[in-house]
Amino acid sequence: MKGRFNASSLPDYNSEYLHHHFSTSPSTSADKLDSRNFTLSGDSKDDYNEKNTLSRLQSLKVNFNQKKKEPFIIGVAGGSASGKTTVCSEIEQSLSNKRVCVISQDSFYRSLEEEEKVLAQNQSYDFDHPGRFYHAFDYDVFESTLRKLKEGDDVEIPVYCFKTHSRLTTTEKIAGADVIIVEGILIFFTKHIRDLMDMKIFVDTDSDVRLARRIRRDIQERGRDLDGVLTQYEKFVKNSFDDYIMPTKKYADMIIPRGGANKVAIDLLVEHIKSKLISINRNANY
Ligand SMILES: Nc1ncnc2c1ncn2[C@@H]1O[C@H](COP(=O)(O)OP(=O)(O)O)[C@@H](O)[C@H]1O
Ligand SMILES: Nc1ccn([C@@H]2O[C@H](COP(=O)(O)O)[C@@H](O)[C@H]2O)c(=O)n1
Repeated sequence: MKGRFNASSLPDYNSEYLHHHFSTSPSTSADKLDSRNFTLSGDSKDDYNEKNTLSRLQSLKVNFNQKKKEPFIIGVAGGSASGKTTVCSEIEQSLSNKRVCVISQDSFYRSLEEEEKVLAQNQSYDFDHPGRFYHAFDYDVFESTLRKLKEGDDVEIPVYCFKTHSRLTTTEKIAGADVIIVEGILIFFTKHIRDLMDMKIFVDTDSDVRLARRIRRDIQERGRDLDGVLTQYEKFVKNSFDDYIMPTKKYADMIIPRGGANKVAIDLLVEHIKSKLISINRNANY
């Protein structure tokens, strides 16, 4: 039987498997190839020589060794203005490694249509509901981006503007990270998104503190006024926290009370992440 023998036609064996099964005994190599109905491209079963086989297997082994490493994905959830972004940048700085990047679920808010923008300006658009009925978030792009990152692929992250409720035309490229930190209010809500994460953290900050921080931030940075922030909070933000965000706390592996101010919790968390990275052999620069 003739066929093409390449890495993609093999099951996902690692290089140790190839080394163990193919590099010690040429006769074993032939048996293994034969038993899985593989022959080398262009060679008949009778005339392929063992030397040639071994050298091809050797290069196959190199290809397997170069297979892209899956990054370690850490999810950071919590209410709006709980300190998720602050916690993420603390972790990022503590790992002091260029190959750590942070992405926010906020980047995956959809650009609103003109009539939806009018609703948003009147605090009548719900940005906090997880359901697809409101489809404030572009869940499909969010999920496919996480899946690509998980596979070690490069991605383009949208850049979102809270003042205009729309995406900018520019995107931000993320390439080759060892650790990806994903933060957002609803990142633990959907099981198949949650399951992409290797570690889940919930930032648990008192609701008064969150509201005070949100008022200050939204006025200073997101182009809002006091009355608008309070109305939106009362109509949507508080309900969503109680009904959809707080219930996802149970999925967290670790809870950080008070957010970025909690240096003890962040130090413990960073030590834990470092030991995890060492145990899964991503210790190169730690
Ligand atoms: N420990 C803190 N003390 C004072 N202000 C804080 C603290 N942590 C965060 N903030 C401020 O609160 C706002 C929300 O924090 P952020 O980390 O962006 O929260 P989130 O990402 O959960 O919305 C920001 O303006 C930030 O500067
Ligand atoms: N155009 C938008 C989009 C979102 N929001 C609010 O942002 C909050 C989530 O962001 P955090 O950084 O605070 O986690 C969410 O509660 C939305 O209400 C908005 O106001 N306008």
